[in-house]
Amino acid sequence: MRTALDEGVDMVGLVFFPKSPRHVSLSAAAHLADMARGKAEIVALTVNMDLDGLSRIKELVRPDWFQLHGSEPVEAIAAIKVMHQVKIMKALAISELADLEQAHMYGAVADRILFDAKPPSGSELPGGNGVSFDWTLLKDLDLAKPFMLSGGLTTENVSEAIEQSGAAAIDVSSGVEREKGVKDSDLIRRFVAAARGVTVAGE
Ligand SMILES: O=C(O)c1ccccc1NCC(=O)[C@H](O)[C@H](O)COP(=O)(O)O
Repeated sequence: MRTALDEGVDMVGLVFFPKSPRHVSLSAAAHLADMARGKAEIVALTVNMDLDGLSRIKELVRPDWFQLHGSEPVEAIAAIKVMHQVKIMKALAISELADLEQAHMYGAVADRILFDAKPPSGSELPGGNGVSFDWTLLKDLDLAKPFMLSGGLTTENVSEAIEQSGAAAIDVSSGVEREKGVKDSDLIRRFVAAARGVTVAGE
């Protein structure tokens, strides 16, 4: 996290999903959030978490955003917003054009939509799988709000992904890891530079 903050990223994410190698306990998350507060927005990633669970995260971690990565219905998102007064990013899994239809419905209640790739069959993780989708599907999307792109982004493909999708912001996980769940400072620096269209010295 320190490297990402030093690189001036806009948001940092904390995963609350026990099956994930990136899962953090509430106490570790509270510590990391204290490191990030005031430097980047704090995003708490959850998957179909109940209101009590979200309340505990809200109280102890004080995130700026909940990133909802499950099958949370629109009505639940509206309730979470009212109850917790945090911004909501709704992740939607995309593999074909028809998957974009839900974006308008969710866009009416969420503050931001995150388009991610559909998990490969057999994966227990709804996100963080390091797989991408056809970014050109998003090119002509007419959403009222700017959207974010994730799924299999790397230093090598991020500029093409931004160009093809028209995304206003991007999210990465596997592409800056040296092994599943272990972030790598050098990969983070290179990825941030590539996303900004900057060449890192020595390349
Ligand atoms: O990263 C996880 O393990 C995870 C677990 C449960 C829900 C969401 C999760 N990650 C979601 C993300 O925001 C990832 O950054 C996004 O899916 C992109 O991941 P990647 O393809 O690995 O870059």
